[in-house]
Parts: sequence; structure tokens; C-alpha cells
Amino acid sequence: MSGHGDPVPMIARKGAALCGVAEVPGDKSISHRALILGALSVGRTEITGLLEGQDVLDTAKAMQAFGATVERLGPGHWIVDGVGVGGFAEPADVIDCGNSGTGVRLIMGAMATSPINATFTGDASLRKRPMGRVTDPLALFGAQAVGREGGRLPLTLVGARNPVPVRYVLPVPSAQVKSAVLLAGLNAPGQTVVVEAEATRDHTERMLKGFGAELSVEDTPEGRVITLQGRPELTGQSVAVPRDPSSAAFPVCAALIVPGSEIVVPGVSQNPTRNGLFTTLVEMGADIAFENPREEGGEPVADLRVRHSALKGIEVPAERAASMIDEYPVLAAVASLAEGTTVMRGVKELRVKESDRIDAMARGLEACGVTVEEERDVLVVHGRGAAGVPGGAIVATHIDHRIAMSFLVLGLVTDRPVAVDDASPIATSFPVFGDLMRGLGADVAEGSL
Ligand SMILES: O=C(O)C1=C[C@@H](OP(=O)(O)O)[C@@H](O)[C@H](O)C1
Ligand SMILES: C=C(OP(=O)(O)O)C(=O)O
Repeated sequence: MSGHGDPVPMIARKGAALCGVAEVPGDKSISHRALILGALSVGRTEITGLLEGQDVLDTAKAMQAFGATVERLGPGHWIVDGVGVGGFAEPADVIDCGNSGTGVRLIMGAMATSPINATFTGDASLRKRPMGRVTDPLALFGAQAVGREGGRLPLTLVGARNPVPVRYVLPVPSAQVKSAVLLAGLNAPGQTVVVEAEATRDHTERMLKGFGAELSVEDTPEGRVITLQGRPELTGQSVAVPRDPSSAAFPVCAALIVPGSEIVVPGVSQNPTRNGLFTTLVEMGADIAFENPREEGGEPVADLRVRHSALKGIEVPAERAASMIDEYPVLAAVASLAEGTTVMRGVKELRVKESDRIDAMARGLEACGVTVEEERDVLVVHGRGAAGVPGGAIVATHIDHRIAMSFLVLGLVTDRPVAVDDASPIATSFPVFGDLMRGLGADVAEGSL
């Protein structure tokens, strides 16, 4: 039975200024894709900088279950000997994707057009998340899904025996849905087309091209039109995974709010489909210098020099949501310390993440003494500015790594410490979070109030 272990409470206390270099681990999105595309390729894929978080380890295990050879050579250094497009074997057991929406949705896409069946499950968080958004378009290829009420996991997917290509207009701005459709399109004859009204992270498109697929992207009045030619031969590649901007967000935000801090976070993605948080922070008055712009692992990156800053509340436009979707929790934490109100619009997708992140942030911030308003698609945080945030609460994280890390960042400046009831999910995306933050001088430790 999938689950997670005993809860690990963690506490953050006010302390010294943060300083030093924060080398965050590899990008989670790119790590999943490197393993999956490696498994769908002919020959060997060599990956360096792979994120060894639980989400990605679960995807590595799944790729083995579908017939690929996946081996760890050293820290972050992995090889995948793939089976080629259409070469997936039927797994002998249930595929457990743990806490990972990206893992389960991309893998469902990758197997949906092969003549095999697979059953998927996950932990208590993943089993609550909607899968219909992926199984609906996969049904157009000819795959059939039988899950729990609302299409929830555990779910069995019967792969299409005679797949047909699909044209699909995304009803939600989701890179996971887009990617599932494109991965399914690999083993359908002819052209599969995905149209997205709002640009979401584009790693699948970039990496599919890198592995040899014929794929074009066109900006049209309808949105971004992505056309993939089916049945390509993908060939194994060397993939150097760049650092994860969504993990970088935590030390960056911590340095902005802890007085006297100055840190450097090297190699942070400047991919416009991922950098909305940094744009927002600069608008709030953050002192962030973007140094040494360059390319790493096919992504534009820069070194971020971040200094403690007085921040003001702003309106974050709905159009920016997709480019910072995983960063709203930590932005909400930072906004509670700003002078004035921060309004985050177009954020309803936060309600179907590892937890309902609007609700989790609102309840946690209120417990810390912050006034918050929420609507279905909007989160408003009334910043306390110079008055500071009282803290002194134990916050419920609902098996959500980003909620845990956001409140541990906030606790570095609150009058009284902030504890989280369970920090163990941090290992899904940022296993070295605690060590990295302590290395910068932060007072975070296991324990509670
Ligand atoms: O494709 C991806 O790697 C991801 C897409 C986003 O999810 P949605 O596609 O549900 O927006 C994001 O929240 C997730 O952390 C990673
Ligand atoms: C939403 C996230 O991940 P996933 O959807 O892959 O579980 C995240 O990492 O914030």
C-alpha cells in the first residue's frame, strides 16, 4: 500500500543573516522527462545532475517496470538503456508514483498508445488528485481508463491497440496534460497536435526535439500550437539537468526576508515558462542581480545574487500564473512580510496540487497572525510590513513539500518560531533543503513548538 512514513515535525526560528552560496539540486520536471524519454529511446541516455528526490526515484523505478534498464552510477549520475518508442513491456505489478503528479501523468501518457495495461497508484495526496484531465485526452487515442470516482487513483489504463493521432486543445493550463498527450502521440501514426492558450513549461517540447522527434511550435491567435510527428526513432542522449528554479525559490525568498542577508544561487533557470516568481519579486522591490547569463543543459540560466530587501505588496497578474505555479506558496509567505497587500489572481490550479495550496497557505498564515482573503481563483495576503509576523504556530502541511518549505522560510523571521507538522514530503523535491538552509546560517531543525 502506497503511503508515506511517520511524520517528521520541523521548526524554524529567527536567527542570523543568511550568507553563502546555495547550490540547489537538479530540476524535477527535467529529471522526470530525462528518465522517461531515455526509456522511450533506442540506445543509452546518460544523465548528470538528476534530482534524487523521491518523486524522480519513483519514476526511475516505473521506467524499469516498463522494461528499460535504469542504473545509478553515482550522485546524480544515471544511465537509461531504452526500449524505443512503442517498446514498453507490460509491468508485472502496480506502478506506485508516490507523491508525484508529474510522474503518474507523464507515464500514463507514455504507455497509453502501447498494447499493454498498467495499474497506477500513489500516496494519500496523489490519490486525491484529478486524473480525468489526462485520461480524457488519452481516450481520444483509444486508451481506456478505469479508476475510482472522479477518475482518481488507483486507476488501470488499457493502452490503445490501434492508436490514432489526436488534436487536443488544453482545457486547463497544464504542462503535465500537454506532456501526457505529446508522449502518447509518439506511438500514434501521423501528427498529434496540442494547442495551449497559455504557455506552460516547455521542457517536453525542448527535450523531445533533443531526442530526435520532429516537433514544431507555432504561436497563433488560438495559442501555442505544438505539432508532433508520430513514430519517430528517439535516440539516447546526454542530458545535463540544470538546477531547479522552483527549489531555488526557497533560499532566494529566505534571503530577501532575513535582515542583513546576501546569498548567491547559481544556475537558476531564466526560461520564461519558469521564471514568473523572479519577475514578481523584482516588482515587489527585491534586490536580485542576474549575473553571468548563459546556457546550461539547454536552458537559459543566470546566477542570482540576492540581498535582504524591503518589499511592497503588488498585484500578480493571472497571465503569469503558469510561469510560477509552484512558487505561489512561498510568495504568499514573503507577501505576509511586505508593506501592503499582494493579490494573486488566476491561481485556481493551486487547489489540485499535492494539497489545496490556497487553503493550506491561508490557514497556515492565519495561524501565524496574518490576514488573508481567498476566492476560488484568488489569494490575497495583507502584508504586515514593519509590524512583522507573530508566528508561534504549528502549521498543517497536508503531505505537501512546498507548504512545508514555505512555512519553514517564514519562521526564519517571525517573532515566535513556526513549526510544520510534517516535513518528510520535502524529500520528494528537495531532499537537501534542511542542510542547504543550515549551510546558509538558517535555524531550521527537526522538532516542534
Ligand atoms: O510538467 C511538469 O513537470 C509540472 C507541471 C506543473 O503541473 P501542472 O501541469 O498540473 O500545472 C507543476 O505544478 C508541476 O510541479 C510540474
Ligand atoms: C505540483 C508539484 O508536483 P507534482 O504535480 O509533480 O506532484 C510540485 O512539485 O509543486
